[in-house]
Amino acid sequence: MTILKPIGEERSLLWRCMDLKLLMFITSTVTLVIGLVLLITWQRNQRESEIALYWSVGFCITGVAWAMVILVPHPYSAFSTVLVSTGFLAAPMFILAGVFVRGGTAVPWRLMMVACGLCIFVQLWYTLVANSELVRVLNLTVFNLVFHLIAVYLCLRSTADRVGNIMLAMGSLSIAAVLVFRIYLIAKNTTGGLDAEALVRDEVLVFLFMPSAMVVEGLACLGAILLDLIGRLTYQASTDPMTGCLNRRGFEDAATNNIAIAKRHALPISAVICDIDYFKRINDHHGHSIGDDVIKAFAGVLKDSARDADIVGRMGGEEFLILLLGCSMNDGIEYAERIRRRLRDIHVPSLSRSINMTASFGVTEFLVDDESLESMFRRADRALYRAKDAGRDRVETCLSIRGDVVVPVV
Ligand SMILES: Nc1nc2c(ncn2[C@@H]2O[C@H](COP(=O)(O)OP(=O)(O)OP(=O)(O)O)[C@@H](O)[C@H]2O)c(=O)[nH]1
Repeated sequence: MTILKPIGEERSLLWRCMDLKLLMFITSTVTLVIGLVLLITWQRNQRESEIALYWSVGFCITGVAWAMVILVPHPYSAFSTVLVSTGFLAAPMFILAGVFVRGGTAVPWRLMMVACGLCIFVQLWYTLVANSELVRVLNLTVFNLVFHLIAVYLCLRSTADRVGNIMLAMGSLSIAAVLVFRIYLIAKNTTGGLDAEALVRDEVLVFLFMPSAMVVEGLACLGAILLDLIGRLTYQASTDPMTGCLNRRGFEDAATNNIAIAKRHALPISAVICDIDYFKRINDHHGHSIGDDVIKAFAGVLKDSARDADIVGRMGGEEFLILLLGCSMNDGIEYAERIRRRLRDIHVPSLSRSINMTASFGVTEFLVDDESLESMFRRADRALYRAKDAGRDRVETCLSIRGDVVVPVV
């Protein structure tokens, strides 16, 4: 195989090429800047974004590796081969790790380390024993390519956060394209005898594309982190941290959307408001922390009993509101009764004894006369007061506050 032949004299020609060093310097600087920007993103984000740290480490180490290629004397010693190779394997490995973490999968570190170890072994072999610079470069390029292609595959396979994943896939793909181009050039210039002049000329091409590919990949990483951040902030702004239910604001937004859908498709929609009975006593007897556990257990029952299309919101304290899409008032009553019965089986542990709870429910349905959510929620509230007045642990309904004849939407 011609590709296994050592380059010998031509190797020094490659390293005397100033253009190549200048391009490597640009790549090194671009990569380091991206790494530092990612590091700042991680720091600013109260160190929450583990992914930003992975990518930052990846880019910073690659930047240093490019700098080492310029600074380390050639031909490489065993030590510099390990240093440079580790540097060039770190970026794809950390980028891949970030993609794994982002997709919610554990990083197969052991497997990745074994792959890197294998690559470095081949690197050493071809540097010191076989004396083939070309195969060394080819080996590193192929390993890099494999890591990037796995990253592309993982991003495209993931169904969550399509935009962020497509951006990441494009980033990894741009580097993969440069690496494939490099393999093609090496193959072209070595089959049928080594053409060292052409090899040097073509390497310049590779290093011309590399900084742009690094920028695309860096921007993709930053974009994905930004999307994650926006997603997390939106989630925090609309979610009650204690129960994981929607908070008042999140509930109102979701409810407005659901009402619009129900109106468009002429679907019935019912609202259930519920409140734990004598909750103040639980707080007074067992303390606020146990009170919190009771609220969490109550919210758990509400969420488990709802379908995906339903929305469950905590309106404050121990009061919750549930909007049931496609459900008439009878369905709403059934849902409330189901929860009321399930609460009997819930026991919240406390220091003295386990706590049981009951709750009261008010149910209503969205009516043709309802101009806004407000009027429906007022009726549900009225029904809840009736349930409380009638002795609690019961479900009451209200279709009209004034006792008029009312027409449900469907
Ligand atoms: N532990 C805990 N208590 C809360 C929280 N939010 C509000 N509370 C308390 O919940 C209690 C609500 O009491 P009330 O509104 O009088 O209701 P209640 O005792 O359940 O009486 P009824 O609803 O009439 O059966 C108050 O003591 C609030 O301080 C919370 O997040 N955690």
